[in-house]
Amino acid sequence: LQISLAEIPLLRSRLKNEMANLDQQGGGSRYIGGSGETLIEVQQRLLKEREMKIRSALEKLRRKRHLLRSQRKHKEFPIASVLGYTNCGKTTLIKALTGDNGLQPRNQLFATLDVIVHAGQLPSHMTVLYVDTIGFLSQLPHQLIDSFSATLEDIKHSDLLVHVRDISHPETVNQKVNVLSVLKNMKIPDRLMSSMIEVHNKIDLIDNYQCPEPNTLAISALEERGLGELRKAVEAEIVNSTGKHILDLTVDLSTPQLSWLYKEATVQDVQVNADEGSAVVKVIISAAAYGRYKKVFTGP
Ligand SMILES: Nc1nc2c(ncn2[C@@H]2O[C@H](COP(=O)(O)OP(=O)(O)OP(=O)(O)O)[C@@H](O)[C@H]2O)c(=O)[nH]1
Ligand SMILES: [Mg+2]
Repeated sequence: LQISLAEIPLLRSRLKNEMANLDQQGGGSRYIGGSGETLIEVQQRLLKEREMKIRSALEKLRRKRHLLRSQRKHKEFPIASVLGYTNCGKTTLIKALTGDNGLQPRNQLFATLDVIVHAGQLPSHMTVLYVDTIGFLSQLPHQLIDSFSATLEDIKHSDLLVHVRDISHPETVNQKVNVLSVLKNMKIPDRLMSSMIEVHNKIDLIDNYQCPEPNTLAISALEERGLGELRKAVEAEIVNSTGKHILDLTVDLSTPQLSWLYKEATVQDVQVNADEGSAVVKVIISAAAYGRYKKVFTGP
């Protein structure tokens, strides 16, 4: 499938060339065998069959993503979807952020055509799930654009979008425009569009790269440069979008406060002060849970 997707634009241009050739020959024996189909008709039929195959693969992918969404409901992990053009470095970046060696970045079109989810740690030890997505492609046949968008549908359910750009690519500016226009057509919720993190990848290929745009991060996924800053930015946006807070709470160890926090929030760190019988607890807690905590333990 990977090959066939990448092949389509190629086949198209080949088809065009052959049509031009045939025209030059000026008619004549254009019919093949007894089928009554011209060469071009045969080729167009083959192309169509190929597109059908890709379409069904995209559909399968879409169903899988659906499954992923329903499975996730049971878990509390925030999701960051990583998107961008094919070959821009999405898989490499996720691999670098999560230390997952099972991921295979490849220098070819559509290296990633499956749902891939990997867990990564943020600076405060919060866990985030990075979702790898199918790469954008400029010459995607018109008929496939909808199916392509459909496989991306699920990014609407993430907590954060990370847009990766290959800034060493000659078409990088057009690519960004295309990505934004596809997202716009998909009616991605405003909160996701405005919190989207734009990452300029492959800065190792450019001498002294300076981000020309504000609110963007320059990184090299390959050389693992700029990842600390990126993790911080991801955490800040996730905390923002999920309505969770990272707090240092002082608890009295003679009360059930600490066990309450273990149950209702995510305890990151506990510093016990034995002399005072207290502890400072770093927690990630939703606004609602913190409200309950205050109600239960700090009285009226
Ligand atoms: N020089 C350089 N190359 C990179 C960097 N990041 C990724 N690459 C290379 O770019 C190629 C594509 O990387 P992938 O991570 O597979 O790209 P992708 O965005 O996942 O591509 P698709 O899965 O096809 O959508 C690989 O050869 C990577 O090694 C980088 O920061 N610098
Ligand atoms: Mg990939």
